[in-house]
Amino acid sequence: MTSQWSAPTAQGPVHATVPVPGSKSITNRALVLSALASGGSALRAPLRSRDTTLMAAALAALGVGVADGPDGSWLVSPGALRGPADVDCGLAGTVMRFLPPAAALAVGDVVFDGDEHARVRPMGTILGALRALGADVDGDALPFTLHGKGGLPGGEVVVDASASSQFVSGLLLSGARYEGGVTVVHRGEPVPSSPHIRMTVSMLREAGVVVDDSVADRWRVEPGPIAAREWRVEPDLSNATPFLAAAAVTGGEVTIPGWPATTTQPGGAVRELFERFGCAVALDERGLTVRGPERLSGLDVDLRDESELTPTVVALAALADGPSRIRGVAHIRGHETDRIAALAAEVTRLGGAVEETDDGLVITPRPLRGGVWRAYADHRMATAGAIVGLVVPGVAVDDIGSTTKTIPDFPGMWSTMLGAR
Ligand SMILES: O=C(O)C1=C[C@@H](OP(=O)(O)O)[C@@H](O)[C@H](O)C1
Ligand SMILES: C=C(OP(=O)(O)O)C(=O)O
Repeated sequence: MTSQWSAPTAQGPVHATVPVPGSKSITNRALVLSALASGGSALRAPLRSRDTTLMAAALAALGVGVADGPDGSWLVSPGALRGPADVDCGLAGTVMRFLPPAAALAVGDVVFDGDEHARVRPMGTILGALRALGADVDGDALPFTLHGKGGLPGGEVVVDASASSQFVSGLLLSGARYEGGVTVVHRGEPVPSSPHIRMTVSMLREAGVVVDDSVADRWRVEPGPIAAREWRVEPDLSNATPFLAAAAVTGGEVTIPGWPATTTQPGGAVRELFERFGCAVALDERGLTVRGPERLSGLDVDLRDESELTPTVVALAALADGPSRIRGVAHIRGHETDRIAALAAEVTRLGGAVEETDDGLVITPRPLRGGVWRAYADHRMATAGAIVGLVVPGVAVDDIGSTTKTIPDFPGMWSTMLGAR
């Protein structure tokens, strides 16, 4: 169901403190690692949104116990994985790429499907890799069926992960449970979103798994147990960026409490990005605070490592004083939608000038007018429309419900932020 939403226009500089829910990427990794662990685990402050509840439901369908604990935590009790099971991936890259390598450990058939937009997201690399490692899987895209044999020989596999880092992360997350572990070698154009692979490696090590990532584009996971543990989930720093952008575009000040001093999330690059737009950024005991300038500067930036931030960056660039260029994100044509085409189309429809390039976008700011901003079922397209709507009267986002993919109540958080003084 889609839901059109009139984006509120800010009545002045936005001043607010905005707590943001847990990280999608950390929550879904912690769920998979807990499901494959040797005992019961707890996730504290997990994200509970569409992507993570789909992951929890998929694990439950495979025989894992996922129960509600105190204060919104999740308690995970591993069980022998078994089919037959149906897995709904929704539009979640982390479900469609992290779960098949785990489902290969199940006995029985596991059928994967997802939203219409999910059926065109790249999957061939990871399904081909699983076949090379000994799995029996039909198809190269959603929907597909994995005929689980209760385990996998594992070993070395060569992949081209230039379309998504999630191909590598997915194989590594389950690899310790394969008889021979797993060695993933990447050959091709550079792997995008590499902080997310470092997040995978770091969480595997926290769970006692031996990982060698000392050679570029090669990851070795030794076979062995995955330790049960308590996972504390950081706030989602990428989902913090629309709120920080509200300060940037209105000359206001927004603080995100609980911002980690160090992090493997690519949102860690947020500080530098906002500074380059001309904002003042401070990290102190209150959290991360962004103060907006009188006018935003344009920038020339390679977002390969932080590609999921592109929609926020394009919204800011469209409202800046000078032109911007975004490079290094060719693969985001395979995200929730073709984000390069979608961003160019929506900014252009409101009167902006945007050119698509092979690996990104060139944005020349022009005065924008109101109109419908299409989300293409993509949560970050929707939040980009909300940012533009803060300073351009009459913007309506056609499907604000798409934000539930990673934020349970984005419209509520947005109006609370605007109501704060
Ligand atoms: O592993 C993860 O949690 C993610 C990896 C990235 O995917 P790509 O490598 O496909 O960009 C990122 O964009 C996505 O939002 C989350
Ligand atoms: C690319 C994204 O999501 P997914 O995990 O579905 O790939 C994203 O959240 O920007």
